[in-house]
Amino acid sequence: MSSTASGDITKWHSKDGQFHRQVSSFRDFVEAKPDARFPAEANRYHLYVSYACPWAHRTLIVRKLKGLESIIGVSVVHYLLGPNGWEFASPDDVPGATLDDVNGAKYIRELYFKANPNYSARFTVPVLWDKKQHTIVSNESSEIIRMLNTEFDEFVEPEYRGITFYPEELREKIDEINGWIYDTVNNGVYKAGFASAQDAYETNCRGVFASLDRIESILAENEFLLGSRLTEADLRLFTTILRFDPVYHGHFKCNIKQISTGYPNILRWTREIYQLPGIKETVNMEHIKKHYYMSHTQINPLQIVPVSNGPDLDKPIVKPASRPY
Ligand SMILES: N[C@@H](CCC(=O)N[C@@H](CS)C(=O)NCC(=O)O)C(=O)O
Repeated sequence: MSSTASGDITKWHSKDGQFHRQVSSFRDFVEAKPDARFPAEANRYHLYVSYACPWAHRTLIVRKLKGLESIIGVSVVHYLLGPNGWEFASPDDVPGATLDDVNGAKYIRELYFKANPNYSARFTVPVLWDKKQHTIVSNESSEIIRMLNTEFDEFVEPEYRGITFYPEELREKIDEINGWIYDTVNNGVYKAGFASAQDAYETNCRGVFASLDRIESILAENEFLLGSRLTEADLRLFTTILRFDPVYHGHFKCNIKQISTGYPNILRWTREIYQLPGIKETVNMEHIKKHYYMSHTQINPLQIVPVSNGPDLDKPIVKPASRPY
């Protein structure tokens, strides 16, 4: 078994103590074209996710907001990332988790080997699975959410048709903001938390807060990152911010400030997204906290899980009268 097959996070950093996230391997696209290699169809594709994972969480949110629940099924892994990687579990044993009713797999890794017997990289979620060709379409969340955003419109209820989180006129701006937010926030918290050298940790931790400060000033002027319209950029950032106070502040030592006390505009924005219909059903804070604090035993060997779930996101949103939005 290759070393990459284990959940050993210590194998992820290089000599300088920097964490490097691997590039996803399956990069195909479902398309709304009958002659495509992966044509859009109802009940043909299946999502494998973890409630804990911020990348997988994006796909759950877009599936929900696009009304795709009866068109694309979901299986949810156990919150614990063990030596064999992500594992399925009965909801009786682990509330929120599921068994794999599509492939009958015990571990996510089995799907990767079914798709490619020579696969030798990490076994990550999310996975978009094609039930007809018995293979993985994509294991890259940023691309899966683009497919869900547009390619299944023929099958959704009329009220969801045409809803887009990546509108033509904002694409350039979305791509630009996604770029620095990915590097310094979404992945930045991991680079701080998984750093194995003081310098690497400090640089990345400071980078996270420089970007949070920048986001705070954007959200002081705008309802959402790119103005009055909720876009993919907000959804991608939301899953990281939601985990910030309960997990990244402590577990990943991103502790210069907290969202709840240090970033009022980011907090207001988080509440606004959390309170959109359907979003809170995609949030499982038990899975989130237990995953990080119990899986990364290099960081937290006693696996004690802190009590706080972060700020109360159900609280009414206060939009100051002086704000332009
Ligand atoms: N680029 C991928 C990253 C996915 C990813 O790293 N997922 C993590 C969970 S948060 C994972 O499954 N890790 C398992 C492992 O590396 O063994 C995406 O955005 O889809």
